[in-house]
Amino acid sequence: MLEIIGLTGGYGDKKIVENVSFTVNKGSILGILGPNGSGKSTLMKLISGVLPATSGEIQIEGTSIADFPAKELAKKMAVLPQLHAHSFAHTVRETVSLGRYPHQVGWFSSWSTEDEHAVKEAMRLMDISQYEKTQIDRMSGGEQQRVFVAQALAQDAGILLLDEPTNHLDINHQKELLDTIKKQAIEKDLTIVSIFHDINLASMYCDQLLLLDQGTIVRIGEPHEVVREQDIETVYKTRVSNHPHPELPKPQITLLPGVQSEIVNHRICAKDFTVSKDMVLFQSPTPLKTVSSAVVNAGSGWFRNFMNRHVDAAYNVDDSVQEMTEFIAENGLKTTDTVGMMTAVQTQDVIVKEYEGPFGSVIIAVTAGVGNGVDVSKAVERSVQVGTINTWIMVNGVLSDEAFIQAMITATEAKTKALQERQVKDPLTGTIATGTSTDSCLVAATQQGEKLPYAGPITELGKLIGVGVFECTIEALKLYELAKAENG
Ligand SMILES: Nc1ncnc2c1ncn2[C@@H]1O[C@H](COP(=O)(O)OP(=O)(O)OP(=O)(O)O)[C@@H](O)[C@H]1O
Repeated sequence: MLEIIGLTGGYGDKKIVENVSFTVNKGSILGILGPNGSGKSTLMKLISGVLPATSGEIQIEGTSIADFPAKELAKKMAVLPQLHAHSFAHTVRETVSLGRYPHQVGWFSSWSTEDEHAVKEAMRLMDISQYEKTQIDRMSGGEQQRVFVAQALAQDAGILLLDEPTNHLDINHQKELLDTIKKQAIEKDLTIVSIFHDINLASMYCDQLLLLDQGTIVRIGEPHEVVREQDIETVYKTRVSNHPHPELPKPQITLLPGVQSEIVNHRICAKDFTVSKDMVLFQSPTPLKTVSSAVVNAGSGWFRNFMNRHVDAAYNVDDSVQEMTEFIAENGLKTTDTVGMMTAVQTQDVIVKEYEGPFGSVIIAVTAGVGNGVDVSKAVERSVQVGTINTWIMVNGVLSDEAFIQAMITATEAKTKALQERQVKDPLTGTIATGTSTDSCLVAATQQGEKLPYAGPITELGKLIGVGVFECTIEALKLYELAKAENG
């Protein structure tokens, strides 16, 4: 365990780090974040003892580092400095071997099998064994960085102090290096303190983060307690947006640029929809922020093209995502820029309507086929068949994340109400259907114009969605009933 108690220090009379205290347990990583010049490297120098502290104390397992002779301290604490003062005429092996100096005994020390093993293992972990005999001045910045990390690992110390270990590394080597360090921390019970410039990497790999500004701690805690929009914006003096990592409970941030390429203001309109027997297609001149349960490009993203494709009622392919992706490409659209849905309903029976509100307008597009109506409140064994209600809500306005979700809820409630109104039944239960087994919903917004933080049923936006989806679904159901009556 490493304990820093009220550490203060700097250069000459210049106080850089002031009253910093924290504890790092064995097997865990503490990441130090902060803008340029905030005192991160100075704090590291104070912890390693390279720079004497004005006041405060550094303890390893309860013993002050001042009580350890230099060589004993080097066995306990290895340092990866930001600038490497090593002789660049050394080979990789020689450089990594320098990490073993605290373990050498006597003047004519001999190289032990333990030393040999530690050097070989460190080179293996950093994936540099193949460069063993290469002189490091002939290596790239990233390869050199891995050599210096290997040197710190070869030291076999319980505490590792790393100053920007991912400096110069490409994304794969950043991941490899941090995976290795994390694994070492867990398997060898290491205590690791590391400076990071990349807030997202720090959030992913560190157990604790410390945000430093002008030499003092702004915040310390688990990543979710430190990677917060407000604090990051204040300390780094830049606009950021916080979002969840797709796989881990570790918050991530995205920079919001101060300068953007000029965005042409564009209002989307119902008349810009093209409808044929093959599809309903809407192509927006600017990308729309979209949330959907489509077949292709479901989830959230920014897209320009929106396709609701007609498929035969007997459509049945193993990989519908792949097949639909190919269909989009065959129709000359970029698959990375297109959201694609399917329906067995005649696409010419789509209802597209525009609704004006005080903030802007909403375009609703609905295709409805309810041969497989489902009463969601009844659990019945059933097979999946085509027969779908596809609902699109396209908004001229700026929707918040909440508004996207609320728009989906409001639209679903309005759709269910329309099914009730038309007395659409679940053929298996005989009760009123609430939807079909394959319904899709899409909410897209220009993100231009008025800010719309909410889309619940009593908001201006929610009212239009509620009335619009209800009306369009009713009309689409009438057309479906008519087509069914005509075709038998
Ligand atoms: N050797 C030195 N002598 C005097 N002042 C120094 C010295 N090294 C750093 N400083 C000053 O201390 C302050 C903090 O520097 P430090 O290197 O600790 O910041 P940092 O947070 O690591 O910055 P960066 O992100 O740019 O690496 C800076 O204002 C810097 O000018």
